[in-house]
Amino acid sequence: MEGLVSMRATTPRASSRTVPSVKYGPNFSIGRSIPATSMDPHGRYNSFSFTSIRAQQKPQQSETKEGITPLKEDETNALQVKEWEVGMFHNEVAAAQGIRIRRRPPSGPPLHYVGPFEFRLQNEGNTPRNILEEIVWNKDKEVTLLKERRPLFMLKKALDNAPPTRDFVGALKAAYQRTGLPGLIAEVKKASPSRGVLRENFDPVEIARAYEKGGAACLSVLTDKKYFQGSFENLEAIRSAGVKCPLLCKEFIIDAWQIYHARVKGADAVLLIAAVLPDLDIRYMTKICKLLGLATLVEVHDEREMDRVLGIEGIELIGINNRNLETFEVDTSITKRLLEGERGQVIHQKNIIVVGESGLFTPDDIAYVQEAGVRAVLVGESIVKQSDPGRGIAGLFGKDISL
Ligand SMILES: O=P(O)(O)OC[C@@H](O)[C@@H](O)c1c[nH]c2ccccc12
Repeated sequence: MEGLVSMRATTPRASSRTVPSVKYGPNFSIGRSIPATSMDPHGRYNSFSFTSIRAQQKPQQSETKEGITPLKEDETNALQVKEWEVGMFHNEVAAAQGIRIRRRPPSGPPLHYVGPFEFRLQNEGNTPRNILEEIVWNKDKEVTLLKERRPLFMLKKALDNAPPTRDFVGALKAAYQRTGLPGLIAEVKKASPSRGVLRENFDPVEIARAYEKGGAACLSVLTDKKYFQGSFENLEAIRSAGVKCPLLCKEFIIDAWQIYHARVKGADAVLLIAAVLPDLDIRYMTKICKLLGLATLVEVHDEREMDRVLGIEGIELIGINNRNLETFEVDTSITKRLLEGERGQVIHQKNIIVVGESGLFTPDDIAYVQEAGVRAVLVGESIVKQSDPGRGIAGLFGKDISL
């Protein structure tokens, strides 16, 4: 058993010197030949972070008015080699940045042998430690299957016919200017792991229309099925029902493929969660979003995550989630804490819009986070539970904000 375990542990390192024979295409795209993201079968970064490094090292060259200019093939290869020589493991990189959420062990729990029998042991390494980790591991499986069914090249083809995106950040700014209150991102949310089912009689399009009528600047649509009873069908239905508010695709993004998918399904913005994604991923994914015309809402929950995100160029929107996604604890004073002092100044200088997220129920809650410095809020439960969610918005703000 000893021998087996140590063999498993050393195999990936031994192969980390091997340069893959995979050819990457010359444009700024991902996952032509290997899956776009995060890990090879040994849990090591593959094309994903390689491309991140490429994006990071050549910003002056890669960004133009039109978008991202292709790198030459030989540069591509040189950087590819470099990354594979570094041979970092996702979980190691993440842990070095204080990220506690680990990625799913590559092929399910490791095998153990007892005599002639083979079985899988539940242990720290192969059991999710909290709900967020469980969601992420599940998402990993889900995305692997979806990608097989609809590989990136197909999504890219579908993009040729996609209508242009709507200006998510612009809509929030305009709402703030119009009302003097934080712009509202109203969430179309049927259920959550912490609160259970929020609304039995759930018609996503009807709710979206009511939100729009009630003065929401943007909408957030949960697309995770298993834990939030959401769906991409909901996103598509709202988009094609003529709702004008820009749409945030509320997903657990761990793979750049999901960003293309969200765009094809009608999203105008996506969520990136700093508790899940290392800096390189956030950098890289933000670039992809820019390329696709999507806004990025980068979500943080503590000082360390905020500082990491403030160190990344080009971030326009930061969400402060008052809910800890590992424990479900909600505390609105987190928004205040993270905006105090120097951090608040940096945010101001960079003209970043901060979104106060979760646990907001009353006009006092809105005033409290506005006072703390947010210019937008993301609200689900308190408004989706109302029989008329549009009227729920007036209740939340203490006045009609639709005029
Ligand atoms: O229903 P609430 O407490 O108003 O929260 C909305 C939104 O902030 C919450 O749904 C949320 C914030 N960040 C997330 C990340 C994943 C899933 C859900 C979320």
